[in-house]
Amino acid sequence: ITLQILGQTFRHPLSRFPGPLLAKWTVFYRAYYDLCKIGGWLKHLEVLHAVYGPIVRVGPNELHFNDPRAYGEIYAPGSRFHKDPALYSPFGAATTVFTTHDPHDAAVMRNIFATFFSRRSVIRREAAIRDKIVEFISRLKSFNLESGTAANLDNAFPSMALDVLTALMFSQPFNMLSSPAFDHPFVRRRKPPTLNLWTMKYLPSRNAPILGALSRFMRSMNPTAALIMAQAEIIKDEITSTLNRFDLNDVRDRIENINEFSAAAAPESDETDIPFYPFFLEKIQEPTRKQASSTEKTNRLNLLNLRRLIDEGINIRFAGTDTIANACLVGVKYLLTHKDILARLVAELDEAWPANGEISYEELEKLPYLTAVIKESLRLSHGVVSPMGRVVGPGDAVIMGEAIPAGTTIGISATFVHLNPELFPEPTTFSPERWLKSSSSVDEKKDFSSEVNSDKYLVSFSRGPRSCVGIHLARFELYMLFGFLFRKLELTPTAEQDPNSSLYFDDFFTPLYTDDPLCVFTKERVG
Ligand code: HEM
Repeated sequence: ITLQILGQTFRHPLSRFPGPLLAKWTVFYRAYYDLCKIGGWLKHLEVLHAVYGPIVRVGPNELHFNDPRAYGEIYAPGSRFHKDPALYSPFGAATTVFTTHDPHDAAVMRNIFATFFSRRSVIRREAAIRDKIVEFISRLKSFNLESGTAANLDNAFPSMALDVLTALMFSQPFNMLSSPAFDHPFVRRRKPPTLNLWTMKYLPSRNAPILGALSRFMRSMNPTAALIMAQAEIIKDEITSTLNRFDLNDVRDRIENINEFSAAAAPESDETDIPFYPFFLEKIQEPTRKQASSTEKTNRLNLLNLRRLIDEGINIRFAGTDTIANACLVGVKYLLTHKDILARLVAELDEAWPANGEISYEELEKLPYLTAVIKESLRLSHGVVSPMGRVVGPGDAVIMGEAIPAGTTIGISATFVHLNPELFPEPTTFSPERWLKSSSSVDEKKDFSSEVNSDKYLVSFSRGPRSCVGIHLARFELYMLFGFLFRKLELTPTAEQDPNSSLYFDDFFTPLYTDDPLCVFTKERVG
């Protein structure tokens, strides 16, 4: 659309990109799919790309790409694009590690997370994580043919993931595993409610005086928001009690040795029983004790308010639970319908893991077929399916050879990478073999094929400066879970499974819905 005033021609800088007329004018084009079609934006993006090509103008100031090569450019290492505040505002305080769009704040907080959830730190906490996985397996054993009760894995996996995460974050876990049928409301997988989280994206800010009251009322009507608030209350109590139990001076002494980047091997210390929250508080305050500019001190102290700490907890809770549970559910569903793949996995585990013996995470990581199964589960569960909007800047950028003006929001959903048939032939087929070096299913003549095995296009954890900071914990849990589950137990689904028809995602960040929950009877293979 071109505007002519006094002989001057004004053209919107994105006017050359194709897209539906309404989308060029208003964000409510997208709101219709988010809210009225209940998360239908992801499906609609496929239609838009089929009609308009690889780059579509999906909002007044927003472009969506569907070419996998754009992924590496948008979420590039060292990129200075920042997170789109409109997308992340429903997730609470603007200063948490997940929601902040300020690159400096993000770097400060990610550094703290990266230390606590580093590979080394996670391995040092192996016992705590393993205990939860063992508890999970032992709970599953009671769901057998003799008892006549099947375990609902749709809810069991988030129960396990939430307990692992909260065991590390607080002085005690949420104890979801003690719910008799894994049916605690916090973990129950449910179809998207009519009023979903995206409602908040289109509501006024909580801080606007009059409109804020309307916003709060709308939130109180939202069942998802009510569950989030219930968890926020527990997190608040946990933060307070955890902090009361820990003397930050003592925490400081004990964590001095766990800097991931310290050259010397860390001596044994009792730092592994320090939960995340005291660690986080101690680290956030560090520069206020050391020499730091007064602005930096003030900024750090602003990060300490309770509301913000609670939002931090809520965001980690969702980031570190549903993602893991989705990967487990997708992987296990497919394994139970592909007997040949399951047999190969079980054979590998049996050979590596002697009956009555133990196996470490580092040994499990070296198993090629288990690794391939995990990668394939991550690919088909996608991580985050919503296009994670990034705002171009400072300065213009070039993406896929196209000049994109500063201030434009750009993104590509991981599904457009993971389901690309050139990268992953027969993309909806669960095939761990595609990740094995000798795989014949990778067509060497295709453009991307040589890169497939290098993980470049496995983007479940995203890429670049805002990629997942929980990746080491996630990998640890997935190796342990898949290892323990299939070494220790035999699972028999109560009904025939057809993952392709019963699993579906919609644009709600990390959603996975199933028409029929996966219910299994278990039988012990080895003790
Ligand atoms: C299979 C498991 C997981 C997957 C697939 C996954 C995926 C992702 C993805 C795609 C992002 C980028 C989100 C965005 O840009 O908006 C992300 C960010 C994040 N993840 Fe994970 N995640 C997993 C597990 C975890 C765990 C266990 C934790 C716990 C610590 C965690 C904590 C976070 C945090 C705090 C962020 C925000 C980082 C930032 O914005 O700078 N994730 N994750």
